[in-house]
Amino acid sequence: MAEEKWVLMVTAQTPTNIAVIKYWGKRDEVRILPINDSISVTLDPDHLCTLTTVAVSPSFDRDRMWLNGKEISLSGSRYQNCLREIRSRGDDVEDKAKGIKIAKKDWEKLHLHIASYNNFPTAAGLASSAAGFACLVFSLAKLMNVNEDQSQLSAIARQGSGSACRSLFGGFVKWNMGVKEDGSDSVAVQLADEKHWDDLVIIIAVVSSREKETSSTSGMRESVETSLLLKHRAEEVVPRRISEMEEAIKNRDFTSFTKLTCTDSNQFHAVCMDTSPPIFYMNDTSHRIISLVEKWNRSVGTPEIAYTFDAGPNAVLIAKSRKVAVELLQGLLYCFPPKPDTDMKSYVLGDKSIVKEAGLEGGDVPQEIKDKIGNQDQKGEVSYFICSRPGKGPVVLQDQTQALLNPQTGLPK
Ligand SMILES: Nc1ncnc2c1ncn2[C@@H]1O[C@H](COP(=O)(O)OP(=O)(O)OP(=O)(O)O)[C@@H](O)[C@H]1O
Ligand SMILES: C[C@@](O)(CCOP(=O)(O)OP(=O)(O)O)CC(=O)O
Repeated sequence: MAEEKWVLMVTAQTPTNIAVIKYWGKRDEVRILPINDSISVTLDPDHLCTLTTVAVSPSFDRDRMWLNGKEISLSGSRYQNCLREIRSRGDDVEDKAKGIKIAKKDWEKLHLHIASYNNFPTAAGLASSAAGFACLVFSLAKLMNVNEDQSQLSAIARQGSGSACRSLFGGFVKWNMGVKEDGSDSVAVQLADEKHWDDLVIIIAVVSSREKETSSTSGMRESVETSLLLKHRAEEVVPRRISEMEEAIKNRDFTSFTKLTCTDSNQFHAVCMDTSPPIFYMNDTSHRIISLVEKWNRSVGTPEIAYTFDAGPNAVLIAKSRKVAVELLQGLLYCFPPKPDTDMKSYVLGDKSIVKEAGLEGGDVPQEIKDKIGNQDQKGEVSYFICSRPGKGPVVLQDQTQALLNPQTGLPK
C-alpha cells in the first residue's frame, strides 16, 4: 500500500421501511434475532432516505462518524458489530486512475470516516435506524468491494437494528427469522419490487408527541419477558399471517392486504398493552385516525385505506390508489388543519403532486368526503404529513457533489 495521503470514498442512498407484519421480540439480543418473520414496504427514497458517505485513507488515525453534521461515538456494540462484520469481508480494491491499491488484509488496519444525513427527523419514530444502518452497511460493502449478495448484507445490517435488514431491498420485503444460532439464515429477501404494486400511495401523519417514548429495543425486551399474548402471537398468529400477506401482495389483493396490515398493527399495540408495565405508543390522535379510516372503509364497503403504527403515535396510511389518496388527504386536512401560521408547503411534505391534485390551497372539502370520515369534532394534533409510495432499494450515487465528506481531507464538508 502506497503511503500517499489519498482518500477513497463511496456515497450511497438507502430507503426506510414500514412493517405491515411487525417484528416485535428477540430470541437473541446480541445478534438481533427475532421471534417471528416480518414483512415491510420500502418507502420511496425521494421522500424519506438516508445518505451516507464512507471514506478510507491511510491518513485517518481512527474510525469516526458524523450523523446529521454532529460527531457521534462509534463505540456502541451495534456499530462495532457492523464494522467488524463488514471489515472481515473486505476484498482487494484497486483504483488505477488514482493509483490506489488496497489489499484484502489492509481493511483490518485502515480507518474509516463516515458521514450520514437523514432527510427526515432522526429518532422520531420514522425508522431512521433502519435506513441508517442499512446505508452504513451498503456503502461500506461498496467501498470495501465486499463480494456478497444483498441478503447476506442484510444479515450484517440486522446487527445494527433489526428492521434495518429490510431496507436493503425495494418494494415488498420479508425478513425470515431463521433458525440457526449464528443468525446466518436470519436475512431479508425481496418478495416483489416497487413496480409490482405501484398504485399504492402512502401518507404518513407525523403526530405530535410530548411524552418520552419507550425505545423499540427496551419495549420489545419487556414484552418478551412479560407478555403471554406475544408468545401466542409469535407461535400461532404470525406464521399464518405471513403466508396470507405473501399471497395478498402477490395477487395485489388490497382487501386482504388491509385486513392483515390493520389487524397486525392492532395486535402489536395490544401486545404492548399486555406488557408489564404496559407500553402506550399510540395517543388520542392516533386513535382518531384509526376511527377515521375504519369509518371510511365501512362507508365505502370494500377497504380503500390500510393503517399501521410502529413504536410511536405516527400513522402510516396506505391508500389503494392515487384517487383514494387525494380524497384521503382532503379528509385528513379537514380533520387536522394546519395551525393558522403554518403554510401548506411545510405541512404536507414529500410528493407535492398529490397536494396539488387535492387542490388544497383553499376551498371546502366535498360533502361525500365528509360523509366518509364521519363526525370528527375533536381536535387532534398532527405536526405534518408526508406523501410517499413504495420505492426502490439502496443505490450508489455517482455524483460526487452529493458526497458528505471532502474528497481531499475526508472530513465533513
Ligand atoms: N443515518 C444514520 N446512520 C447511522 N445510524 C443512524 C442513522 N440514523 C439513526 N441512526 C441510529 O439510530 C438511532 C435512532 O434509532 P431509534 O430507534 O431511536 O429511532 P428511529 O429509528 O428514528 O425510530 P423508531 O425505531 O421508533 O422507528 C440513532 O441514535 C443512531 O444511533
Ligand atoms: C415496531 C417496529 O418498528 C419495531 C422495530 O424495531 P427496531 O428494529 O427499531 O428494534 P431493534 O432491533 O432493537 O433496533 C416493527 C418493525 O419495524 O417490524
